[in-house]
Amino acid sequence: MIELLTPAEMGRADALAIAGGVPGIDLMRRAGLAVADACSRMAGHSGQVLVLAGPGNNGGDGFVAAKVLRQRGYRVEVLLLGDPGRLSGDAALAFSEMQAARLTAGILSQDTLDRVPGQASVVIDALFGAGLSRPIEGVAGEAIDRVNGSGVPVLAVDLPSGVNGASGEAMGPAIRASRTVTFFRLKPGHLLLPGRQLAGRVEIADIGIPASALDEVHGSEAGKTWRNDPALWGPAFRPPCLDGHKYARGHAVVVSGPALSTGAARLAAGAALRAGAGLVTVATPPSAALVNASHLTAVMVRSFRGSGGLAEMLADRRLNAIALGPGAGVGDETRALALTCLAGERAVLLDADAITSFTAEVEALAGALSRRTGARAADVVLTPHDGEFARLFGESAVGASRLARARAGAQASGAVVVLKGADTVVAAPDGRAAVNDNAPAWLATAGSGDVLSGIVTGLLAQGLDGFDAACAGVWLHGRAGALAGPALTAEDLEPALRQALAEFFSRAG
Ligand SMILES: NC(=O)C1=CN([C@@H]2O[C@H](COP(=O)(O)OP(=O)(O)OC[C@H]3O[C@@H](n4cnc5c(N)ncnc54)[C@H](OP(=O)(O)O)[C@@H]3O)[C@@H](O)[C@H]2O)[C@@H](O)CC1
Ligand SMILES: Nc1ncnc2c1ncn2[C@@H]1O[C@H](COP(=O)(O)OP(=O)(O)O)[C@@H](O)[C@H]1O
Ligand SMILES: [K+]
Repeated sequence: MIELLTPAEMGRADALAIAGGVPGIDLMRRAGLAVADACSRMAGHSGQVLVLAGPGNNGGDGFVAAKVLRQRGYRVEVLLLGDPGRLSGDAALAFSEMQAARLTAGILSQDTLDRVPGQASVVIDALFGAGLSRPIEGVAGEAIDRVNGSGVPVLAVDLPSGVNGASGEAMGPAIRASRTVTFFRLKPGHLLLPGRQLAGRVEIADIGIPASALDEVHGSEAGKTWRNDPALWGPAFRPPCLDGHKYARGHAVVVSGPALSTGAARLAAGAALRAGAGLVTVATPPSAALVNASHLTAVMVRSFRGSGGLAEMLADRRLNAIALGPGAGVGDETRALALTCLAGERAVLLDADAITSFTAEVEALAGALSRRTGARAADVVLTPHDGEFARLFGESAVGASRLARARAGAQASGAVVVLKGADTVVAAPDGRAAVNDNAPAWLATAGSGDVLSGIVTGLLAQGLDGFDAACAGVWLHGRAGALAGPALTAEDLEPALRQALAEFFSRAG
């Protein structure tokens, strides 16, 4: 269940299920039952539950849950935002079923605000879900603030009210839930920040929408969004063959910066080797050759002079993946090196200074990409953090959600874009995208991005395409971070990668 559906796509899946013969009220009853079950687990055998219900179907799920909880013996209070007479469709039906179970609703207003959260031991947030269309204001916003300030555990229905399901952004005040029950599939907003934090622990309930609805909603691969998970890229990443030799696993190159900034390239090179590249060479300017050579063992060192020298080195076609950027220095020289890397037929990863060296000149980069030929023409990966992204693609892209920005960047450049952060997004030029959620905050440490560059380059060397290598690299980097644990430094990631890979291969069989 790694597919992510936007609220609009989820609406289409709902509609397809209904057209296929599942009545909408049945979907709502199952949704509400799943919410009631989750609430029972939170509240224990007894307790008081406050249901805040909105004017749409999210509120409808809340009415079903309220009725079920009442029947289970909980003390339940329902506060409805708006006029019950304006409820329609399935929500109106669920409301009358709740009333038939002798549970009435109060109206959420200034007069009833002091009952929020009142004596409740759990609040069910059924104000707004997929239908949130604008920032929350007025009494609903005040109720949200009161709930958030109370410390009472909150169970959100579908999404924490106020969170945009497509982008994860908070539109005005937003519920801070301890748990969220959503239906059928996650939405991007459950994984993107701040939505991920506001949703708490998320549970996906099966409400009877057939999996076939997914194919109809998405049609082709392009434009799909996934949670970044081994199920997405695992099939493309095989362990070495029994009769394989090191050249079958590729030869990665990492370009080093000058004598005083070589550590980044070595971190990347070590990670590339650990990620499984058969051979790794640090290509170093002569001034830094000695410092690199004195620190490297399994990784080889070769010296080059300028972009002409790098081009000569790269005439060896066995060098099938190259990374440039970590510690490279910003300017014309790095830019020329990047164009040299891109001129060949190998896979290329550009990070850090290589990206910044194209500040506001994404056209120059896109032009170089469009001139690439050969089987690996599409295997170019850019790994900017937010700052580098803004430098390359311009401030105009800054307002959009991270998912939209990564997609726009991939489309503008023609490369796979890894927009790094706590909620890293990987996007391909054809619109495919994956959102990562396994990275611990401990990864926010100097050099951690260099290790990521190395992992991805090592995977590119083994023949994974740009999107798979980027997704797999980001996931393995996150997993290595979790295994290295608190107080990790970038140096700890390479050894931790060993266990991350061991776990992955043992699960992949
Ligand atoms: N479809 C199905 O079969 C199933 C759907 N399910 C459930 O339905 C939910 C989606 O339902 P939904 O589409 O009715 O949207 P919902 O989130 O209730 O909000 C819409 C209402 O809120 C209003 N409104 C919006 N923003 C507002 C604001 N800022 N401030 C004030 N008002 C605002 C908006 O009014 P309008 O924008 O039209 O003015 C409209 O009245 C989904 O999350 C899931 O829980 C499940 O039961 C499974 C089956
Ligand atoms: N709060 C966070 N939680 C999880 N991962 C993070 C967080 N902040 C940063 N990261 C990850 O750490 C890495 C930092 O990379 P980068 O910004 O290039 O740093 P550096 O240049 O120091 O290596 C990226 O992979 C990013 O996704
Ligand atoms: K909600």
